[in-house]
Amino acid sequence: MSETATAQTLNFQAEVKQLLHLMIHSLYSNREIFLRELISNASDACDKLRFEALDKAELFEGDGELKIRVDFDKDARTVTITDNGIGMSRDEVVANLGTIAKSGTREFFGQLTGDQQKDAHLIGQFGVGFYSAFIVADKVTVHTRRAGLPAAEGVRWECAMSGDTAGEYSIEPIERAERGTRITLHLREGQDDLLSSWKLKSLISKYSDHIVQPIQMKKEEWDEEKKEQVVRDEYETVNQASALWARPRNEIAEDDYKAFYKHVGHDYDEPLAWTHARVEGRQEYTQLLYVPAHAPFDLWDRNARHGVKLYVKRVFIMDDAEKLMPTYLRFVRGVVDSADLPLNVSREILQESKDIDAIRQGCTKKVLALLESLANSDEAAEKEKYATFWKEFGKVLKEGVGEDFANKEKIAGLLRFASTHADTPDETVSLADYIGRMKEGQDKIYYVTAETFNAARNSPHLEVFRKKGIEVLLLSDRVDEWVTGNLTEFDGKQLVSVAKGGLDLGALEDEAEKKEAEKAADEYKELLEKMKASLGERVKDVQVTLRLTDSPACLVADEHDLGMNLARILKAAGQNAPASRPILEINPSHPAVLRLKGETQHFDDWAAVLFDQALLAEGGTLDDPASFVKRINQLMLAMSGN
Ligand SMILES: Nc1ncnc2c1ncn2[C@@H]1O[C@H](COP(=O)(O)OP(=O)(O)OP(=O)(O)O)[C@@H](O)[C@H]1O
Repeated sequence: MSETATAQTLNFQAEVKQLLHLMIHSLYSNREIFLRELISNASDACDKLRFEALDKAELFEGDGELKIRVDFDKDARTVTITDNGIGMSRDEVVANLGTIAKSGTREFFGQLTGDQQKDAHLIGQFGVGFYSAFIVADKVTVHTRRAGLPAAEGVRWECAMSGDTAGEYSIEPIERAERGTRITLHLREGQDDLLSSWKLKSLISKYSDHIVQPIQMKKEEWDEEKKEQVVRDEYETVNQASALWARPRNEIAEDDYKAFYKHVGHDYDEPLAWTHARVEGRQEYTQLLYVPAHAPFDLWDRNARHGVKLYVKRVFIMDDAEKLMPTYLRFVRGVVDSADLPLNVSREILQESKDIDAIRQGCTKKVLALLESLANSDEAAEKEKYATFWKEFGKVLKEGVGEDFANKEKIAGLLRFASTHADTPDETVSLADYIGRMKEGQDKIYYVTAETFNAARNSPHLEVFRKKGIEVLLLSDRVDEWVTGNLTEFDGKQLVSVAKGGLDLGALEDEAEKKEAEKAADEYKELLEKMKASLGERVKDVQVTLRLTDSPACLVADEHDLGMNLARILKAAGQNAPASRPILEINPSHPAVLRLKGETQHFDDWAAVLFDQALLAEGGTLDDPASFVKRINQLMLAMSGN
């Protein structure tokens, strides 16, 4: 007999056990969500069937009326959710109900703290799903058959908890005439309030009203003779059962939008904001797009699923339609429903489709406009939302500066930075704020990039800017190098790194300073040449600078060379960055530099130490730290006269 023809007991993947345990404990206070999650899965299963049946009508097996039913049995103490959707084969049952295939699973478990409230929030982010059944049930039985397979290929899956733990589940073949899935929850002690039409109906209208398929329950009527409510054999639809996005906006309550988001976004929390519009013209489509309130676990996984579902005339076509949103807006969730695309549109067609390009552009504009409206709002609550958005998704949005040429200026307007104005790591300064605070005579936007916020804030390159009270943006995300590489101008003002050679403060420098610089360059000519010879290959040049006030020296990149921070990032990423040597700039009024003028015996050591400390100060690492330490020690001893 084949392995699949008999009953088997299988072990859960370790993560499933952990998740089950956690879910029961952390989400108990919100136990009602189990129904929303199971109905949501049933609805997805119906959508999948409708789509697969587009070119394989026989999958309907003569029953094209997709629906979800919720029943309860007071005597058996069970609640049952049944759908006639796509169903699952044996292998699918094992893969879907015995493991967690999601990306980011390991990170998720690593972040758990044991604090129930925090963990509940995390589970919400991770996705609650099928396993939430165990919040209210101590035994769950699933009967399912995949559409198109013979009745003999039905599957029965069952898992019972002993105490709070479940280690294994059983799976066996069954004869099942109906396609689709039935999930039976054997309720835990104390959950009997769920065995009521009224209770279940109220949960459905609270959480699942927007589900497209009809959700049906048996009718309950007043029996005059018995003087009580009795359940009839006839079913009635208890939800609105219409596509929410297709309804006029003024007929949709805020709570409907939120409930729909939880379904479409697979999120446990509420969305941050949304935009809903019907677009007419060359392309006709409806979009309902949401910005989540927190980043999903797989935000940094570029292959992660994308959140926008594509429908054509209310028929679900596909999840994760990555072509509908640019990568830098991959956090957006929602629905696009096209009136023009053919129903048999495939991923391949989508790749090429001009219509899809137009829809993507339209959706991108809408999302950017939504973000702009939050960012520019006068209302504190909206502004707060934008701050939350930026904290969660700012790094992703930054990718757009280089990715979306057409919307570059718009995206740039949405960026927020830390700066020397507040000198804190909070990213709150927009480029427009910066420009509004520019000094008289200032025509450039200055920034510094470094590996960490502190390295940026304490960078010696900032000294002259601090002295003159000129604001500098402090950039310490890796993606900032990408931003500044692609954004050279905003609102007609050039963006300039303060760590590049040939710093020209233009009108911000006064005549006296310019003269002083020329004089110093003359005076130090000999020293500069001597240092250059001593440092050899390590530097491109040695120059006098007036940008330093406290530090003796700093390193800068030549105007057209790669910035030092970017060079380090590329090196760390294993990329072959073009080798460019830095320029060592020295502060002519610093005592260490003045001392060097008269130095003969230890000149090479002094020069090397100046170079190395300049490298350290801007976040670089030394090639040969041991020699640096040795030199410092020697110089200290020499100074103390030993
Ligand atoms: N009623 C159902 N009919 C068919 N397949 C189902 C059904 N319920 C669950 N599944 C399958 O089991 C998988 C796992 O479900 P689960 O609810 O745990 O996660 P999910 O829906 O993929 O994501 P999320 O955790 O965000 O809800 C689903 O992706 C689906 O393939």
